[in-house]
Amino acid sequence: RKSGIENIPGPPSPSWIFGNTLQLLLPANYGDYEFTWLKLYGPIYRLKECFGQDRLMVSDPLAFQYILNSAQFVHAPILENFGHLLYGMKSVSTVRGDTHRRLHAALNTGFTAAAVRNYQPIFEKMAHVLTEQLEQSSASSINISPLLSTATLGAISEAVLGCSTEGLGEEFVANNSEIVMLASSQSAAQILANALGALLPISVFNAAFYLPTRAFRAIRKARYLAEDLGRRVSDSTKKGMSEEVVVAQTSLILIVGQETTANAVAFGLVELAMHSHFQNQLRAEIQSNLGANPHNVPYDSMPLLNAFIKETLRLYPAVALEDRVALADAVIPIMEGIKTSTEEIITQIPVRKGQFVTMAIASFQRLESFWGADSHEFKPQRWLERSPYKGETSVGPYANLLSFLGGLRTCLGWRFAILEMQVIICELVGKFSFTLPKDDPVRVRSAIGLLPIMSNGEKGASLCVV
Ligand code: HEM
Repeated sequence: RKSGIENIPGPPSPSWIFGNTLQLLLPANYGDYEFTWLKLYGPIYRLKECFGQDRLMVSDPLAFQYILNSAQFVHAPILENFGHLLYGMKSVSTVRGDTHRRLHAALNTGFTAAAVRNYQPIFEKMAHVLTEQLEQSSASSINISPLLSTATLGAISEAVLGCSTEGLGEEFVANNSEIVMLASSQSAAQILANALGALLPISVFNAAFYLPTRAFRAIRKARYLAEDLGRRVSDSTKKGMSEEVVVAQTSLILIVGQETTANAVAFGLVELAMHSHFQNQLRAEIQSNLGANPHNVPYDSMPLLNAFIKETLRLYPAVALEDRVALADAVIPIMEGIKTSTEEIITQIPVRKGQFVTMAIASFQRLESFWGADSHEFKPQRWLERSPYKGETSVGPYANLLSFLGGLRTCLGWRFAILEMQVIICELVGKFSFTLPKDDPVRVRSAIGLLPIMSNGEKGASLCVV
């Protein structure tokens, strides 16, 4: 039967095998095509997946609200299959329905505002280590990303597992770097493999866990080592959860809490390097607050710092494209009517069971109608007077951004990540100034998340630090 969305306008597909996926996922710079389609077709359009399948691209806030709060839309198969391999079948990210709701609520007790405030000394310690590393480096430019990844891994390890990075063990740290590196690549072959993987039944996909390839070897090792770490979590950290449940969350939290925050800080520092006037203003705000309250920095009351963090998360959401699939026929509400290719105006989108829907988070956060005509520019000042978001539908847990998603699967660590970013930025921008090296511009790639990419094609952000 037809997909139900075949009359929704969208760009032509250049190939049956790849559809529009290479344009979406493998452009020179992330968004080259996607943001042009957004301008041409608006917040709802249709793309072709690999092998001629239709994909509904959505960046409409009403549609987001509906999808994010409906149990009928679940992680797309490839996301779910990788989730099973990486985190096991019992992690909060892989379970569904009531089991998910209960587990999400239980874990949330470790991530309330009060709980997260207790982690502040851990973040400050990690930030001091970063300063020492930068002070020791005499190179003219330095790739900041590996240092940030080590710092954010250390923060989660201490805060959530109660052990230092050394306590994780050399083998874990080395394997973790390997996974980060493997997850940062993107190619036509991988896009095709993912499309084929999505067609496989879960049992066949799970069998891939035992394949003797470099990637699956690293995944196996990560699971095995994380299980060992999870068994060592103290009773006070377990908060009444069984060892089995704690073990299942360990690999998830170590993976999702590390690179997301490290990449956000790296993108932010690159923007500061390109906006020296704002960087100087931010430094002045940080230094005056640190000078007045060195032991009790009022992170939440620093306007430029928080405007900077919001603007960075707006332009660089870790998960730029979140794929979902409909478990049953559904009707998705939208803000404004769209004209179909048969000249009909529709004000809601009927989708069939099995329909792929992509929540285009980066696109939503650049919609001119909500964020202004300058929505593609880095302008932290837009947050200073009042919220720049002009929508009537609120979304997301923070600043009407969807960077931490929203609804049933809202990121559990969002307060953790914000405080961690506040502490790291205050420490680094208070002590150093950042510029871009002339020959190493940073590009943006969409792989497992949005990543900064150096001119040699590797993940990272080169900065001159003085
Ligand atoms: C800037 C940093 C971060 C960003 C942008 C971010 C973003 C996200 C997003 C988009 C999701 C939804 C993923 C999905 O369902 O497909 C998510 C889920 C999650 N995040 Fe974060 N995250 C960040 C940091 C953290 C940290 C530091 C932690 C933990 C210490 C964390 C823990 C989690 C967990 C446990 C989930 C699964 C929630 C569920 O499925 O119920 N995140 N995050």
